[in-house]
Amino acid sequence: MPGSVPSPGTGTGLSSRHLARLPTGYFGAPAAVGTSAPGHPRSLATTLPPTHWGPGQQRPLPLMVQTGQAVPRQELEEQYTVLEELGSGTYGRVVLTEPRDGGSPVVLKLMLKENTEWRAFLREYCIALCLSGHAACIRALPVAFESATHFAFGQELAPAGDLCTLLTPGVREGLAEVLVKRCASQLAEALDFMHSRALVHRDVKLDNVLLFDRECRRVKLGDFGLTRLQGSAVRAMSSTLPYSPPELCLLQGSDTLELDSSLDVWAFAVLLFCLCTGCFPWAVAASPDPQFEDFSAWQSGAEGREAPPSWQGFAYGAQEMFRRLLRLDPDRRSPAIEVQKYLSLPWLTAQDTGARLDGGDRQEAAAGSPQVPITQGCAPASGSGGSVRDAAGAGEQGDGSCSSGEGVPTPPAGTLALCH
Ligand SMILES: Nc1ncnc2c1ncn2[C@@H]1O[C@H](COP(=O)(O)OP(=O)(O)OP(=O)(O)O)[C@@H](O)[C@H]1O
Repeated sequence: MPGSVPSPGTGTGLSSRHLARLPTGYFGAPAAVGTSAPGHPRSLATTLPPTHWGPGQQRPLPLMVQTGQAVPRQELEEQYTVLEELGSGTYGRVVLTEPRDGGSPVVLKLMLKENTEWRAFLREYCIALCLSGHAACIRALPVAFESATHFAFGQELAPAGDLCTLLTPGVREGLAEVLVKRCASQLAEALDFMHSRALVHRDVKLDNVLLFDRECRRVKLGDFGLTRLQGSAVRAMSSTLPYSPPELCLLQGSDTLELDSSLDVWAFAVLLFCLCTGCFPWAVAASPDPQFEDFSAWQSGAEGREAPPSWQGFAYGAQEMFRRLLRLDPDRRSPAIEVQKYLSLPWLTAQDTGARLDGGDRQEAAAGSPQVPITQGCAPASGSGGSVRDAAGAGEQGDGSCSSGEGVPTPPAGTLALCH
């Protein structure tokens, strides 16, 4: 296959032997890697000086060095026909392609070199390869290359798009409970897998959950571009604002936070709320956002206190689940996998479920709801909810795997930059 990372025996290849050298408990079980055409492609080791890693950068992990040496230089159009653009994001595009020399279609994540450092590309690719062993993590393929303008790596195709495509922008209506629970169960497993290997995804959101069918029987977590080791120092990012926990929203300027899996748990709960209601629970988890202030008062208040309006459509068990996942104190937040305990309980009240079936009434009832509707591109409607502060600063530092300010563009100040 064109651009395949070469297999063992070529002297330059990424192999399961290389992957197996990773300490277990770091990235987890080695991913299975396929074979490729003999003699192809040429090794970057012969073309890249050691300075390719950039001045002052920390020593890369052995897996990244070995993988980097096996990434060939080639042009997209020479090897692939682009069939369709599947999505685009901060760093580039995701396209469905067909290898010109035959073979099955391949999804390529193309990352613009002007926005992406070599090291950031390799880190995302290596993490994706290592997580590929889990059924609920999108599978990376042993296909990667560098062109004049892009870095690229291959992924399996998620034929039904992402979770955003199941929600209608501006319509305050969520998915049927059974679909939400299917997503919840599979995503909880994916997060549990990552967290047990000390990895924090950091970008859990509707756009990053990929679908293999529109009934959500098979969904997978994707986009490991922001994934870092637990304990890394990270700054707030405005691009993840609606999903960011209060401890991250509170950071000022160049303040950093020690990365913990509880950050993903908060984002996961926000995502589940979105799926259930078609709305974000708040625009930002900080004062003076009124929905967040109501929620905080409920969280901090006595047991049995009435839920704020946005939370009243949930049955008691689901309210309890959300309160445990959305503890204001990150140390008291439940692990993601705890969601599984609530799957057998009803999540939505009978009234809410009924409205979901007959559609229109719920729209009217919800019109006066204080929730923050989702707009095109799965962002919260700007201007809804409380004032939105730009949690500027997208770098990270001291995490043992990256250096500050590395290849992470900052969205424009003051925006909720979730739209693609
Ligand atoms: N394997 C895939 N199969 C089908 N569609 C995909 C696949 N991977 C990504 N996409 C689509 O492309 C979009 C962007 O992908 P991805 O999140 O990996 O890019 P990104 O540049 O990192 O985005 P972001 O800026 O949101 O972090 C996804 O939201 C999804 O719609």
